[in-house]
Amino acid sequence: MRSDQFRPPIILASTSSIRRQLLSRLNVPFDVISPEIDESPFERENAQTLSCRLAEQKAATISAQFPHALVIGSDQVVWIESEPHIFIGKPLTAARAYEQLRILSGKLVHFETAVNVQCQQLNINRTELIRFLVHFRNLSAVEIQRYVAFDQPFNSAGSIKAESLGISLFEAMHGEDFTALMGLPLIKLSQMLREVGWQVP
Ligand SMILES: Nc1nc2c(ncn2[C@@H]2O[C@H](COP(=O)(O)OP(=O)(O)OP(=O)(O)O)[C@@H](O)[C@H]2O)c(=O)[nH]1
Repeated sequence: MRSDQFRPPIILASTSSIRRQLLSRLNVPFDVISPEIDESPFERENAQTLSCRLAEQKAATISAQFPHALVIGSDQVVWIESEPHIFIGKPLTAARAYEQLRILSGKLVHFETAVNVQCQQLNINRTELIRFLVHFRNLSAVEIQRYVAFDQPFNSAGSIKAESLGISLFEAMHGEDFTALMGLPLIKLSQMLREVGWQVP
């Protein structure tokens, strides 16, 4: 669609303040509406399928109410290389953040981040999955305590704020888009928005 044609209003279907901050970096106008969905995995569902399904479901929930809008949904599923069917969510408390990081210490951890863009009126529905890998250092109990107290990563899957002090917990990281690790893959999302006629930048 040419960029001078009708461009649907954008809605971010999310409760995440980080996703809102990340989308703001693309300099496009958008509203935010929280999708209330059940994020429980299906029986034997793998991380990649779960992440894509939830991203689509979040966007679809809002798109059903606003069929003319371009709705963005995203989801991140975190899992440890050696235990692919155990998903690490948001800790929500200091105690659980401490417990999560004790488990992640020394491990190879996958961050699967899916983003869905859909607009019913324009018959658009696209999902992309961006993978990111973090090798955590062997963390001492004192380091974990100091980190949790400083960053308070209670609403971050895997109990890290990679853009903040969380980076000091890493041995190495591998991925094409650091913003995917934070929860919204902006390189791919920019491309998806351009393909539906938004000028980014
Ligand atoms: N600040 C920060 N947040 C992170 C990082 N990694 C993951 N997150 C956040 O962890 C959350 C992952 O949980 P999800 O279930 O995908 O999303 P949510 O927070 O429930 O928000 P919804 O979009 O409403 O589902 C997201 O809000 C991510 O932005 C990070 O490195 N830094």
